[in-house]
Parts: sequence; structure tokens; C-alpha cells
Amino acid sequence: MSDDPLVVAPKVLLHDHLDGGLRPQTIIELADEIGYTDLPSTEAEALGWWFRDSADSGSLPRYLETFDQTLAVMQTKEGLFRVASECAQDLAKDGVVYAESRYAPEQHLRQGLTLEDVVEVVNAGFRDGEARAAEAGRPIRVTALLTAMRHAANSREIAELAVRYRDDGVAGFDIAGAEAGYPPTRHLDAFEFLRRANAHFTIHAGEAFGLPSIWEAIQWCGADRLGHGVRIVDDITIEGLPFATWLEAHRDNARALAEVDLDGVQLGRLAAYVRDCRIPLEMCPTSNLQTGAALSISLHPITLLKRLLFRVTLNTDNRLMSHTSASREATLLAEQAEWTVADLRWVTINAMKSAFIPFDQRLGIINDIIKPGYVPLLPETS
Ligand SMILES: O=c1[nH]cnc2c1ncn2[C@@H]1O[C@H](CO)[C@@H](O)[C@H]1O
Ligand SMILES: [Zn+2]
Repeated sequence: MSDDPLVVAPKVLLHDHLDGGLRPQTIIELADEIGYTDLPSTEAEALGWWFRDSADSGSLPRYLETFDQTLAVMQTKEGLFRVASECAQDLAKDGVVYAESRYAPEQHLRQGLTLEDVVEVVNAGFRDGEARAAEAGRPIRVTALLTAMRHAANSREIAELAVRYRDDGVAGFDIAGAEAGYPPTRHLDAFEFLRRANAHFTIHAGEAFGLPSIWEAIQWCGADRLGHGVRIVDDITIEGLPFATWLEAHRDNARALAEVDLDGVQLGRLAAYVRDCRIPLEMCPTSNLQTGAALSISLHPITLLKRLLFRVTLNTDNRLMSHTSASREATLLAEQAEWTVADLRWVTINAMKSAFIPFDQRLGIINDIIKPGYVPLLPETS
């Protein structure tokens, strides 16, 4: 285990894609087993960098093309079980104590599996990974979020699947995929079904597209949380200037967001609503740099939103494509945006409060695992 203190710090992930977090070596071995020969490299380190570099394109649609390679080896029960088990183990090893891992069941049907097969085998993989992590002394709990793809037309069916498995490892629902041109209101039928079933869902919104997408996700669809939501800053002014204009003028000052006087910051009505209602933002800094949704770690809006006490959470999105981990995201913010261990504890508790499992279970993890886990790192909080 690394001795980086942030590996030891308990962490919570609400936004981590199962098909964006494979070990390169596993991709190579699974490809070999099924006879898949289109991998860009059969050497683990080179393959890892290929994902990182290809995803570093500045565009969300191009970032998403790299998933063709991971999905190719996630079409059999063996492949899905192994990937899910390793996901739980890798997160646990990095100090994650609770994770919601998302994937789109409809993308795993190419070799004859049914939607139910996919959900059940991924759940079995998570249980296996949890058991191995506990044996290794790093217990974790992993639940699934079922994603529907926003360009497709089967979101209602996936929403029904999520409700059918809600007492069996599935905590909620999501929509993902290219954002521009596919507003969340295309899937109102799914969201209305979920709300009538008292089920939870998040929506990727405000990543590649701005405020209209966030507004629709909250006010038309009723999302419990926002996937990314980083573009909420488009509804914030600093010293009378739109956020983006102000930031452009301060882009040479890496401390601009850590130091700006909050008295000069004003929220528009949508930003105020998001903050007033404590709507969780599932923020993923490194991923945003790759898709062009943010300039740098030091000038990522997450630091301003944290200082304004939005309900910020810190996530990985795709550990493989972004070459990252929960600890690494935290370390980057500590090194480049002046985040403290107290800030990491705060976003971790925010995330656990915002999880889709029952309230008493969330509270149990906060009180029994997260708070005690920070005592050695922050003795004054004991
Ligand atoms: O940051 C993102 N924005 C939108 N869609 C994404 C992102 N990361 C992954 N996916 C999409 O979600 C699917 C299910 O996990 C992935 O296959 C990918 O297409
Ligand atoms: Zn995502």
C-alpha cells in the first residue's frame, strides 16, 4: 500500500464508470481469451497511455470513442465478473470505502447476454471484489447505477430494470453519452417512471453543454444529483463579469479561485437553486480537462464551488481514460488548488450524504468509518 496519506483517507465515489476503469493488463488478457485482435497495443503500460492520450482530445464525443475498446472485452459473464471484482478491489486499495459504479447494461448484449444476466453477473463480481477487499483488510461497499445512453431510445426499459433490482445491489439510474443534441427531456418517460416508483437518479448534465441542460435535468426531469454539473458556473458572476470572462482575465494566476473575494461573487437563480436545495454535484476534475470543460486543475470551478459551499463531491469518472484514482484527484487539488485534508473530509461526507442507499446506512458509514478514519489525519476533529 502506498504511504500517501490521501490513500489512507477514507473516500467515497459517486461517479465512476465500470467500463472506464479496467486494468490495462486485464483488457489484454480478456481480449486474448475471446480472440479480440483490435487492441491498439498488447503491452499493458503502452495500452494504458493509449487510453489516456486518446481521451485527451478536448472533445467529449472523441473521449467516448475509447470505450469501444473496453466494451469489446465486457460481453461475456467471465469478462464482466472479473472487471467488476477488480473494480471493487482497486477502489478499496485506494481507500474508497463506498462507491456507486455505473455502466450501461445495453452495451453488454453483443454476445447474447440479457439485460438481467448483465446486472446479475456484475453484482456477483462486486460481491466477490468486496469479499477479497475485506480479506485484504480494506473493506468497501459497492453498489451499481444503471445508465441509459442518451442517444438511444430505451431509457424507460433501463429505468424499469433499475427498479426491479433496487433491493439487489442497484442503487439508482443515470443517463450518459454525448450531451449536445441529446437533452435529458428526451427521456422524461423514464424519469417520470422513476419518480413514481420513489427511485433515485442522477443525470450527466452541464459537462459538454451548459445551463439549459442543467435546468432541464433539475426542473423538468427531477434529478437527485448532477453528473459533473461543472457548467453551473455559467450562472455565476465575479466582480460583475460572467465567470468565464473573469477567469479568462485571471488565467495566469493559479491562485485566482482559491483567493477570490467571495463578496464579489453573485449567483444567478439556477445556481442559487442548486445550492439552496443542496443538489449534489458529482465533479470530476481530470476528466473535465480532457474533454475541454475546464482549463486546469488550479482553475477548475470545483475550488470556487467548494468555497461557496455548494454540495460538491469529488470523483474519478473514468480511472483508465483519465489515468487517475480517487486519491490522485484529491492529491492534484491539494498540490495545485490549495485543498486541505479538511476539504477532502468535507467532500467525502458530502458524497456519503448524497449516496442513493438508505439514510441509516449512509449515516452508519459516516459515523463508523469516515469520521474515525480522518482522526489520525486531522486530530482536531476527534
Ligand atoms: O464523462 C462522461 N460523460 C458522458 N458520458 C460518459 C462519460 N464517461 C463515460 N460515459 C459514457 O457512459 C457509458 C456507460 O458507462 C460509457 O460507455 C460512456 O459512453
Ligand atoms: Zn461520467
